[in-house]
Amino acid sequence: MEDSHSIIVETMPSSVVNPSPTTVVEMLSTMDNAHSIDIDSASSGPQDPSVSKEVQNLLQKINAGSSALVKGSEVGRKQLLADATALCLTLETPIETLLRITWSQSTFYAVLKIAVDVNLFEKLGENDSSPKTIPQLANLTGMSVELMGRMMRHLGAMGVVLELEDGLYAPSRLAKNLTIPVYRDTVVACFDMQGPALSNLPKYLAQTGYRNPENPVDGPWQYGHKTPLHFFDWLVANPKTFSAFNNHMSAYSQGRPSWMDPDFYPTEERLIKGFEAGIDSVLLVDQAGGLGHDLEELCRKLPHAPGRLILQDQAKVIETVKVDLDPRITPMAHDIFTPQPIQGARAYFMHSILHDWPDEKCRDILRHLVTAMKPGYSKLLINELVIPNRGAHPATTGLDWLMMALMSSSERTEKDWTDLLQSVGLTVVGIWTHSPGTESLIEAVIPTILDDLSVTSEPVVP
Ligand SMILES: C[S@@+](CC[C@H](N)C(=O)[O-])C[C@H]1O[C@@H](n2cnc3c(N)ncnc32)[C@H](O)[C@@H]1O
Repeated sequence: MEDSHSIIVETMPSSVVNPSPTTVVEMLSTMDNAHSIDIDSASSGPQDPSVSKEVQNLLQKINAGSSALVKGSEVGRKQLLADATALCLTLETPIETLLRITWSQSTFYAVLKIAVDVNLFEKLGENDSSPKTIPQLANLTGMSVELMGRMMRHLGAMGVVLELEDGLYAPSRLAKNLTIPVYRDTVVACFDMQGPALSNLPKYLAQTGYRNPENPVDGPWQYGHKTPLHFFDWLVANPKTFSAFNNHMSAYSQGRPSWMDPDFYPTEERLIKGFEAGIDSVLLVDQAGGLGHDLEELCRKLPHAPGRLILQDQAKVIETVKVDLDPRITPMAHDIFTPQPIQGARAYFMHSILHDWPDEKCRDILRHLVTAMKPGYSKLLINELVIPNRGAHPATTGLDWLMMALMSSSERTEKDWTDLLQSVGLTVVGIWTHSPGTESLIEAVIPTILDDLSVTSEPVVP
């Protein structure tokens, strides 16, 4: 382990590494913080007996858990990933962790966005992904050779491209996926939306006395982006980012367990059974359903499901819905803050909608649905994250902070959900959760004496 002084000197500019006698005095007087930390102990690594024991424990857990992959268990895979991440953190020294966050990852995000902007991954994939040199890639993308070299070295260091011998590069699995529009647009949309909002968030919170942001039209988003517009109105005014955002929303669920999977929410028993068939009967209204990917999935996974399916969203989104949607799906422009035109459907579904809005706005949205719901028949299905009080997944807590930065809203705990729904006269019948870090399915109804409210909120874990 390096000693504390060598660590400090390594991070100093060269003028300070060989200081004159006066600068040494000045330097020491400004180094109070560094001296007050016992860097030797703070930097302890795997050689430290307690750390080494932790590493051994984690390695054992990883070994034991690896059979989960063979069995194809999603919960097991998630646990393996959590243990492997914990192993990396345990192996890293504090400064390695900090440099990873502040140097490697912060720049990686920008470099990834630049790579997507110049279509690097499409170019890497040309000619059956045959390995390519830096000058070739520079030529294909219009970048200078020097800049391309710096970009490929960082992407190689971060594992996004494969560095072969003789200065040749090939795409990794992620690089190949980054040629798929919904994945590449995840980088585009998130970078453009998050950048100004997140980088100004510390300043915003300091200036507002560290209050929880709750105003969606005067919050961190408006402060960071220097705009009076709500996040969604800003998107409508910025069509390129809006289109990328819609693609990002389609990508968001890729490869994740879905509420309509057989081992998640019992659709047959709780949604389809009891459906009242009629000429125009609606099985499910997907309110603010984006481009309709959830309903298309439902058509694929539940081909025998009866009734009509209604896809609603803002007019601007509905205009861009593809024409060859499944014929059972009817697209319809609808503003969630106005009365719901479809009355008495079997279910009203919302995926990642209520987390966009603070409680007061959610109550406005929910009241319109309660008015449309038929007591004893209609169900409200909410597909959202439910944050556990302890052991929350970092994707969940990270999204909670993003919701704050973008919309002054939040992810919710089980109690938050129950309280919110109760406040508009709805009762939570059950909460189904598949695996950590993924969205749950919350079922709520207008309570009647005939309802079976006996379903518990025990997670259904395969
Ligand atoms: C986070 S996205 C979720 C989309 C979709 N449910 C999904 O899970 O992919 C939020 C959606 O709310 C829609 N939206 C925002 N404000 C709306 C409004 N006032 N009325 C209807 N839809 C709205 C947006 O256009 C966007 O499609």
